[in-house]
Parts: sequence; C-alpha cells; structure tokens
Amino acid sequence: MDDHPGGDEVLLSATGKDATNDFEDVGHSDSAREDMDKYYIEDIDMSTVPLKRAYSPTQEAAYNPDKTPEFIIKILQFLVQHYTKEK
Ligand code: HEM
Repeated sequence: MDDHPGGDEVLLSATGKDATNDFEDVGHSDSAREDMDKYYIEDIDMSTVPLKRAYSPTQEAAYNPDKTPEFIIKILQFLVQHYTKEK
C-alpha cells in the first residue's frame, strides 16, 4: 500500500469489490501493469464478489406538459368576469 504511487486512499476506496474499472480509469502505465504480476496472489472467486447494484431512479410523477385544463379555466374565468361586469 505504501509503495503505490497513487497513494493508499485510492486503493482503500476500491476494496471489497472488483477494482478493474478503477484501475483502468486511471490509465495506468505498462510498467504498472507489469508490476501487478509481482503482487498477483490468485484469481478471485467471482461468486463471492458483491453484485453491482443497478441504478434505479426514484419514481417521480412525470411532468405533465399538457396545460389544456388550466387554459380552459382561464377562459371560463375571463368570460364569467366579463359578463358579470356588463349585466
Ligand atoms: C495492483 C494494482 C495496482 C498497481 C500495480 C498500481 C500501480 C501504479 C503505478 C506504478 C502508478 C504510477 C503511474 C503509472 O505508472 O501508471 C500508479 C498510479 C496511480 N494509481 Fe495505481 N496501481 C494499482 C491499482 C490501483 C487502483 C485499484 C486504483 C484506483 C482505485 C489506482 C489508482 C491510481 C492513481 C489515482 C494513480 C495516480 C495517477 C496519476 O496521478 O497520474 N491504482 N499506480
């Protein structure tokens, strides 16, 4: 951990899961890839790795762009005001 040029914090943040994407995202050099051979212990039993949880957005009411009811109410209000003034 102390020998990792990227520091120990990033390694700790990638523990308990498959860190392949974390490793690849950094764009490690070829020599870093070669270094991995030095630290290779064994293949991971993938059945013990927590499954990736799919992102599920909270169900929000869909925005209703249909303003027809509001529009009709405005016209009715206008008509009521108009005719009650004249009479
Ligand atoms: C056994 C696995 C790993 C080895 C052997 C390794 C090795 C190295 C080496 C040699 C460097 C120096 C730059 C280079 O040569 O690419 C480096 C940088 C770095 N590594 Fe790793 N690394 C490992 C895993 C990880 C993981 C899992 C992460 C992320 C969680 C990570 C994050 C970083 C970061 C952020 C840097 C600094 C990059 C920069 O500032 O340019 N490394 N690593």
